[in-house]
Amino acid sequence: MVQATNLGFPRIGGQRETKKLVENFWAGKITEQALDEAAVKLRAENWKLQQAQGLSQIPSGDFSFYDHVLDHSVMFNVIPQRFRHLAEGHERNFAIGRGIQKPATETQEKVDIEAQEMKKWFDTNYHYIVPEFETNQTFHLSANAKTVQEFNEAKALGIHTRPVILGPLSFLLLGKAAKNSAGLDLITLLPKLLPVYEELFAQLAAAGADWVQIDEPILALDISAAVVAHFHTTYTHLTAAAPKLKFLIATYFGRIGNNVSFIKDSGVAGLHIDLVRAPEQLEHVIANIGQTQVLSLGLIDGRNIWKTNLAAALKLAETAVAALGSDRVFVAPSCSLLHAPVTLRFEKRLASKNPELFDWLAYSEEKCKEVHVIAHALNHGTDSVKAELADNARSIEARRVSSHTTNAAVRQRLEAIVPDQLRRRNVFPTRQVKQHEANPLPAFPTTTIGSFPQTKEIRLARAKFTKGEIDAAAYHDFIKKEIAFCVKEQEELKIDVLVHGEAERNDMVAYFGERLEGYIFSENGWIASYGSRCVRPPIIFGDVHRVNPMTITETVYAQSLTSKPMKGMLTGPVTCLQWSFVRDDIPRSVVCTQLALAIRDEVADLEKAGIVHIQVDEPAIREGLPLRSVDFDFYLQWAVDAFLLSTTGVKDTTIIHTHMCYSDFQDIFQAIVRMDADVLTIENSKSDMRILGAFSTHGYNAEIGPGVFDIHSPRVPSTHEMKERADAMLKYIPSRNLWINPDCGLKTRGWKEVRESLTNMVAVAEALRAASA
Ligand SMILES: CN1c2c(nc(N)[nH]c2=O)NC[C@@H]1CNc1ccc(C(=O)N[C@@H](CCC(=O)N[C@@H](CCC(=O)N[C@@H](CCC(=O)O)C(=O)O)C(=O)O)C(=O)O)cc1
Ligand SMILES: N[C@@H](CCS)C(=O)O
Ligand SMILES: [Zn+2]
Repeated sequence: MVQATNLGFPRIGGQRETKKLVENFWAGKITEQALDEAAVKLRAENWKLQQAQGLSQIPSGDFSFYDHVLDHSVMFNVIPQRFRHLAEGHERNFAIGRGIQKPATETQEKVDIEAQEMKKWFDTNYHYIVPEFETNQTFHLSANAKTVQEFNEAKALGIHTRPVILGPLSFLLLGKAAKNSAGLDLITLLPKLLPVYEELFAQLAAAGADWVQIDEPILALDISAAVVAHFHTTYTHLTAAAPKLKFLIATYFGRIGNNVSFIKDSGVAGLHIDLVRAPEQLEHVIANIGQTQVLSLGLIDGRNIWKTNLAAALKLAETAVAALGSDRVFVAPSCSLLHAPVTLRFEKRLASKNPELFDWLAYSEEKCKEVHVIAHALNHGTDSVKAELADNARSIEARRVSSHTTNAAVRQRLEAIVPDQLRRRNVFPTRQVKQHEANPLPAFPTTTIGSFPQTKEIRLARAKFTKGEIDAAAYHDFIKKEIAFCVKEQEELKIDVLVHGEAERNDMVAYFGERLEGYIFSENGWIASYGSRCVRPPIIFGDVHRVNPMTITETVYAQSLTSKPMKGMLTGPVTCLQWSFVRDDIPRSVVCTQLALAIRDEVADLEKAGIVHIQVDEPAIREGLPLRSVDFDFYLQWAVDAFLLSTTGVKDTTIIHTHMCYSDFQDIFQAIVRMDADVLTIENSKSDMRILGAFSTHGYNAEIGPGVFDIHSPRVPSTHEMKERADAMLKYIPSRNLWINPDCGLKTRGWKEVRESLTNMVAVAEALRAASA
């Protein structure tokens, strides 16, 4: 029998219950016990929901309050020294993710600990907490190991689950050496780590588990032959040590390629592959697995919201069944459904106002059903699910022939793009002279990345406006007051290049999506981004174009309030693409070019309105990089072209800023140089300063603001620590090119900490100016 399975279910809850619980716990509004009890209920709902959709292998251990990689580190005692004195429990785990700062009391010394680093999870918009390993790292399994506990929790409900854990090689190699352990070769920790996995497996076997899903996503990356050899020895060893368990090695987000070579005689019972991202790998993988091994087919897109073409998926699955037999085939989503919204049940507005498009969608709950339908068809023939298949075929055809997805004028404009539209009139050194002359700024200019605190009041006002409880005039009036407040604050802080604060934006991508044609937006299509934070990617269903200016009113109003320069703030085409759910019927590069033309028009309008500094954010440009290096150039060519198309139609004296965060820049230096921005603000506060050396080695000669503090943590950085960072930066960056700014936008922070942090930050610039006078 073909099994209907799943790799992971969203943990946020159908109506973001987890997020609300966790934030209430942080605010001291609920106890740890209440948090745990609510989580037990949520997990039970998730398991039952998947069972109701007809899945036979349901994951457990996929729940997390903050991040599953962080949970895994804690379960294996990988807790950096600086957190070890804190009492075990949720508070310590949250401190690892968020940092912690508490003033001294009569009984306790002050606490001030930096968060662990957070990084993008492969090419997704999900962020994980990077494990920090030490040279003399010891591993041990925590009491009540989470994976075992959650397996037992489901068992008590009569649901036999497939526990999910991160595999040892991905765990180590997605981590980093702790500061006190520079030079540590992470793989050397493997012999110490494996006994703890053995212990966990023994506990799972004793609890009655049979299949265990071991996620090894690094198998979709370019890994060395030496690492593949470690996969072989590791799994030969672990399978021999846990004879009662069947291991399913899960890969996703790309092709396994030749890394599959270790599978055949590793003793593992099965392999999961992503057939949405890499359908062409099926034949190669079938030819390279052992004669009894199971193949789990990732047929349903876990990264998008479109209904699956069930007929096409079924055809692929039939090839596998013909080659392997039905007992050796599982059907599954391509990856964990962590990256898809929970359920269409709460999309009432789309269902009633836009039934045509609503009919094209499938969220996690509906995707589980699709898995079931395919498995059922394979097991009992297509007639057994005739109605479901017919219904699906009708939706797929309706979308294919819809007149709403194509716009002739947009297509013509794309055809007419010429190379001159992708370059500035003069090179940066020439522009820099003209820019400094036309718009002089103090040395070490200070700025911020755009957003200021999105307070409860702002979100509430917007929620009221959305529900029709206040009218447009009242809402816009409210936003104007917020902008005025933000401008005044920045003037008081003595910042040099101001921003309007982005109060009117629910999100830096959704806001633009809501103002562009070709997009629809959901009410409840939330997915996890980091910690308790969620995003609601807007949906690109058709050709994208701009009908009206999107940011001019707010920017011009903000500029009217100050004599200091006001920076216009836009989201770049690659980031709009990357953080949207994108149509899958035309190439992503084409959608990106459409977005670029829309942003180009907005840039032109800002310039026309007298705005001199224009920032086009591209924080997701690195995130979009393919997982395999052979695919890099193709992506970077169209992605950078899209950025150039959106930013180069301006005068030499207009200063184009761009911003990137969460980036491993090593792979994209040349692309950043080619983006030809005048000012680049980047995340750097937690990264190694050597990254800046690499910028100059790669010929980066434009102005640059490597963030001097981390905005993801509520802790207030001191002037001293930021000055030390800025001094270190000056070893790599000529002083005329250095800007002083935070790592990223301040929307998640509160005003009190923002004021304190920015006061300290401006003092750094003043100290630098005094020292260089
Ligand atoms: C820069 N980052 C972003 C990423 N992706 C994006 N799409 N956008 C980004 O900005 N990826 C990388 C990083 C990730 N960082 C963040 C930072 C902050 C958030 C965040 O704050 N998310 C919010 C939701 C934001 C939003 O859409 N808000 C809406 C709706 C707000 C809401 O929930 N309203 C309530 C009512 C009001 C209330 O009671 O508070 C409701 O509807 O029930 C809005 O502002 O209108 C979050 O809450 O998680 C995400 C990623
Ligand atoms: N301008 C945006 C960039 C975030 S990456 C902000 O400040 O929030
Ligand atoms: Zn950012």
